[in-house]
Amino acid sequence: MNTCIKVIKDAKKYWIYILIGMLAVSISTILQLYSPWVLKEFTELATNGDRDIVKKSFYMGSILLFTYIIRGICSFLKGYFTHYGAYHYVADTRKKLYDKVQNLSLGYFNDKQTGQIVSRILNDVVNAELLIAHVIPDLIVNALMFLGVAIMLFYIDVKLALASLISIPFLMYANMTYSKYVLPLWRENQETIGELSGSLQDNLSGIKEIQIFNKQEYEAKKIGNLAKKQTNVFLRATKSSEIFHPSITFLSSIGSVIVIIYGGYLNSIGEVSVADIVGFITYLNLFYQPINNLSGVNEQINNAIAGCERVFEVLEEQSAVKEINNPTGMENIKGNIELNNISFHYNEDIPILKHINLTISAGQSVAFVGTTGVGKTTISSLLNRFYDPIKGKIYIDGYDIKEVSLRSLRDNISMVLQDTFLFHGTVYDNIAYGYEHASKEEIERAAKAAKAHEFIIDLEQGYDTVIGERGTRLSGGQKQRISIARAILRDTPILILDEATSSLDTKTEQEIQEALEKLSRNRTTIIIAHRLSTVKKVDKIVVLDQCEIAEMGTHEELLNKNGIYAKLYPKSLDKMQNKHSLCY
Ligand SMILES: Nc1ncnc2c1ncn2[C@@H]1O[C@H](COP(=O)(O)OP(=O)(O)OP(=O)(O)O)[C@@H](O)[C@H]1O
Repeated sequence: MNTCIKVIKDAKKYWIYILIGMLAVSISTILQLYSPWVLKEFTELATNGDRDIVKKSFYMGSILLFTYIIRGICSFLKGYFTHYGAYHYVADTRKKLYDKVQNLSLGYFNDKQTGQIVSRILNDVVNAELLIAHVIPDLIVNALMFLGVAIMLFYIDVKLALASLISIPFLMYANMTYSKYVLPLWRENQETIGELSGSLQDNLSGIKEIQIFNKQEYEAKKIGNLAKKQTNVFLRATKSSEIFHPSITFLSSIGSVIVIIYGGYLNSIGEVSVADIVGFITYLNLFYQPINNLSGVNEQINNAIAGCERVFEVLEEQSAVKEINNPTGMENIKGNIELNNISFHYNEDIPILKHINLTISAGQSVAFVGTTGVGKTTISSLLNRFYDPIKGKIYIDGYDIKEVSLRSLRDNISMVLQDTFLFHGTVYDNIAYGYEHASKEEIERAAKAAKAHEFIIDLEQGYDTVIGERGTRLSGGQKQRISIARAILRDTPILILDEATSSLDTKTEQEIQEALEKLSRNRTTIIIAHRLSTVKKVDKIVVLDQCEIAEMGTHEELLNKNGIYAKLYPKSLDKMQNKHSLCY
């Protein structure tokens, strides 16, 4: 029930459309009560041999026609306006969900499949439409019908009306039992659909790996099992429904049987007329209809609630990285960075960084080096507040980064990552991503500085070439050069290069290296690199080991020290893969 109220409150903007729909459905339901009454009156005229039957039946028929016309109009109003409100609400909620998801900290995505999240935004949200455009109007129709018909039954004959109520408690009980038993089954059904969608999304993203490793058979079996699991859950839920519905029909027919037998008796002793019995039986069909429908509505409500709950679960998710109320903006940033006693872990029992203290002056270039998995990229993630440190504080130009808006923090930092993601769009669009107002000249200048211009003009339509989803039409090195051009264009005081030249051949790497050196001259640059030859010229090299800063200094100082760096350096020249380092 809470979920229904939440949806209704949330759809406030569309209440007017929903209300028009509800009003229409109410009028239509009340008018529906007129038809049995006409039948009863007509039977009375016929059985009494009324002389005015022609005039009176014309009058009743005209009113009946009028009610049918109004009911038709109401049906349109109900159908159109409830759907109008519901689908607009669905669109708004999809946007709200997407917006929520894209602002959650990266930690949220660690244990979620993309497909599961997509399924919530695409499928689960549709349940709000089910609730607004179907379940709520159905509830109103059924409640009004039940009440209206009950009044008419008691008006026609109290004894018959009481007799027809005998099966009501049994029907109610059956409905309650049903909803208690079936709700979890429908929830499970929604979950398995999400699971299936998640695996499909995963597999389609990794289709290349599936083919490389010849895992088609294995993956097809996995998807087949999930599909079967969903079918089984669905069938279990359906089986309960199919047992339930005939039982409900049986219980409601018992009421009709009682009325027929008892009505016949009352007629024989002159207590009710034939017209009353005809009217009564016609109304009686309408009377059990809402109770029978209740189970259908129940089923819909269960489905709708299960889906909407999954939507609110995401909407109410608390991001691990939160902005404070009224955060300040960072202005005129020079690029001084201070890591003050930083400790961090992803999982409590595996520490990644412990008590890191480091100061980087504006304009300095600093390289983080160390074995694979030692925590170099993690430091850059902390600077961007993709995660927050467990302990300690990070300052940029004296601003505690937890106290500034995420937008202004990220506006001051550019990143070139190991794994470059390009969006579906032109080369222009992709370079200007993050700096939409750039002119074509600025974009081309950035591309030239990133040594990307030459290959771009060789593309079919140069800068206007559409590069496909994930930039599949470009090589790894080309993608990385576009990513470097993006960073050059943004011109932020802080630049993070995380394995930025890893996909480039040695010659291009040398050329880009020069461009990057030029680029880093006026800004604080943090470089994360395995190939230590690329960090020889930086102002400071920070060697991470066992979760801590093990060594720090220039290339020469560290070589002379003959410590970890001195050991790593020749290995990196040989392009040897480093080993994983854990610290317990
Ligand atoms: N999102 C995450 N959830 C859990 N553990 C993670 C996550 N990201 C990284 N880790 C773990 O944290 C450790 C540090 O990872 P990080 O990416 O910072 O290392 P790195 O030094 O940059 O490695 P590489 O040189 O291979 O890029 C690794 O053991 C890694 O497995």
